[in-house]
This record gives sequence, C-alpha cells and structure tokens, in this order.
Amino acid sequence: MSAAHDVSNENDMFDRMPIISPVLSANENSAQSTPKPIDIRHEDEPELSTSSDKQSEIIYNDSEKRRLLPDELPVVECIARARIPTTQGPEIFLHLYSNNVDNKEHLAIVFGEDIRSKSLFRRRPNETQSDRMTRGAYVGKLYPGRTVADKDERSGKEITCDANGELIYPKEEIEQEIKDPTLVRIHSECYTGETAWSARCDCGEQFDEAGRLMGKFGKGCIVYLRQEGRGIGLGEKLKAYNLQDLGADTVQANLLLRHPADKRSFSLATAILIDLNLVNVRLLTNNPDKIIAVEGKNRLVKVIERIPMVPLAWQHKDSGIQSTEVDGYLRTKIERMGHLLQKPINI
Ligand SMILES: Nc1nc2c(ncn2[C@@H]2O[C@H](COP(=O)(O)OP(=O)(O)OP(=O)(O)O)[C@@H](O)[C@H]2O)c(=O)[nH]1
Repeated sequence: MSAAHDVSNENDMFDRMPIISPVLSANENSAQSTPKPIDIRHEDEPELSTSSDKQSEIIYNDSEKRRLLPDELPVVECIARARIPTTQGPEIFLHLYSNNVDNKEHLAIVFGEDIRSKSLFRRRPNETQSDRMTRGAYVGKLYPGRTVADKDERSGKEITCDANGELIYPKEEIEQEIKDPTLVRIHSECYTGETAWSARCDCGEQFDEAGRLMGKFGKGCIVYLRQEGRGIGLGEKLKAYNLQDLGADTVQANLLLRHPADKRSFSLATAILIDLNLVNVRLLTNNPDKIIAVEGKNRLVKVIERIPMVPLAWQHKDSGIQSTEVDGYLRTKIERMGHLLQKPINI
C-alpha cells in the first residue's frame, strides 16, 4: 500500500519478468480478464499506493497522503444487527451495512452490547417495537415474549432518542470512549486466508487474533471490508499468486498485472466507525498508511494508539503460520510497503 518503496531497484527476477500480456491483465478490453472489482473509492480519491506504471511512481509523504483523501465520506446505513454466539467463547453482534458507493455487504463485528450504531437505532417512520427488534435495534438481550425494543426489563438497559428519532449517546459513554479508546481492526476480505487455509498470508491469523483480543477485553470492533486481494478481487489475486510462484513478490505481482500495489480505500471503514460512535480508537495494524486512511482527511476518527500485529510464529517458536511463503510475504510488507514490524533474530 505504501508508495514509499523504490521500484527503480527491482530484484533480478522481477526485471526479467515482462509485464503480463494484456490478454491476462486487467485490461478493460480483454474478454478474458476477470470482471473488474467495483472501485469503492470516492471519485476524487487517489489510489493510496503506487501507480501500476513502474516508471511513473509518485512517492507521497504522510501529510500529502492525508490531503489526497476525499473531503466527504460515503454514507453508510446499518441494515440489521444480530447476536452471534461464537465457538470461540465471546458473543458478538454482527452489523450489516449498506452504503452509497458500492453494492457490497460490508460488516462490523462488534464485541460489546453497548456499542451502538446511529443509523440502526434511528427511529423509522411508522415502525413498531417488534420491527425494531427484528432489525436488531434493541438494547440488552432478546428473549421469547419480549415486546419492547428500546428497553430491556431484565437488564434495565434503555435507549433514548431525540425529537428527530436520533439516538442520544449517554454522556458517561462518551467520556468513557475518550478515556479508554476502543480496540479496532480493519480487515479486508481474504477468501484464501480466512476460508481456504492459505499459508501464503497472515490474514486469517490476524483476524483470529483481533477477535481473541477483543473477546478478552470485552469490547472492540472488527470492520470487515469486502475488498478482496487488496482491492483487485479474487480472480486477479489468484493470477498474482501464480506470478509469485514464478518469482515475483506480492507487490511486484500486482504491478505486473497492471494494478497498484494496494487498491483499497478505507473511507467506508471511517464512516462505519463514526456510525458506531467509535471515534477514538486503538488500531491493530502494522500498516502506517492504514492509520492515515482510516483517520480520513478531516480526522473525524482518531487513532490514539497503534497496537502492532506481531505474527504468532515470531512470538513463540511453535505457534502461528510456519511457511516460507508467509515469511516472504511479511518481508515484502516490511521492505516495500513500509510495515512497522521487525522480525526477532532468535526465531
Ligand atoms: N493482491 C494481493 N492481495 C493479497 C495478497 N495476500 C493477501 N492479500 C490481501 O490483503 C488484504 C489484507 O491485508 P491486511 O491484513 O489489511 O494487511 P495490511 O493492510 O497490509 O496491514 P495490517 O493491518 O498490518 O495487516 C486482503 O484483502 C487480502 O486478500 C497477495 O499476495 N496479493
């Protein structure tokens, strides 16, 4: 994602590899190319990372990167929320979002019943308490026979809305959020790492680890964005994997396919965090560009603290993903994408 890597000194292997034929690359005219993933960036928003053209790469510093972010955030709306008991122990509240820039189902995986979505709890014309419970706009816990969404008789929890039907956050909750910022992870979809047991990347491990930490603290949020393959889509990521087997690294493979190293946008994540009133956060990441991107141009969300995501295999000899592929992937992230990680010498 970072533009800070130097493409003028590509390693030998990369120099010997031609840019992939337009027939295989993401050429709009090519009948054989996989469908282009929907670009969720705002129309003025630049790709955060390198251009796909090796020669014309522009290197941005942090304030330039922030300045280039869009002024306006997408509009998001939480459509439904439900409690999910998990096999890992803690219960989560899964929030499904719609938005005005794409038609994908982005999610917020929320640990803690008291993290509330403004758009979900907003009163809708003519809706009944039963409608509200069905959408998930209830406090406390549902139980057979419950009739009121806005108040849970068993726990004594209650919400209030203003005259326009907008949720009012209790003052103590706002003060608590400032004193004790919420743990947040922004996760981008990775079918291979989450579902197909891939040992090429650490995405699945990071997802599990974020959930474990949030379960332990009893509060947190994983924003799950549908931007597979750093935004290039699964089909293109599979081609990138083949190029990696042919010797390219994860950045080079994207460039060979005429994609930027990182095509993602995080403005939907910013909008979702604001909707959940999570505006002071402790962000689990090694990626400095993600911090800038999530905070957005006007810093409506503030990353108060960065919590590193150290691969488990680097923490304990016999745990985590043990594979040469993941080692190479992490090395590239450090060397070419500016990730804030240092492999311990004794592991
Ligand atoms: N194009 C491409 N995408 C990959 C590859 N490996 C993983 N991904 C995608 O990378 C994304 C996950 O990146 P993140 O876990 O957010 O990593 P990050 O932004 O680099 O930084 P962290 O927050 O430190 O993890 C997912 O969309 C994956 O599908 C690869 O080799 N090529």
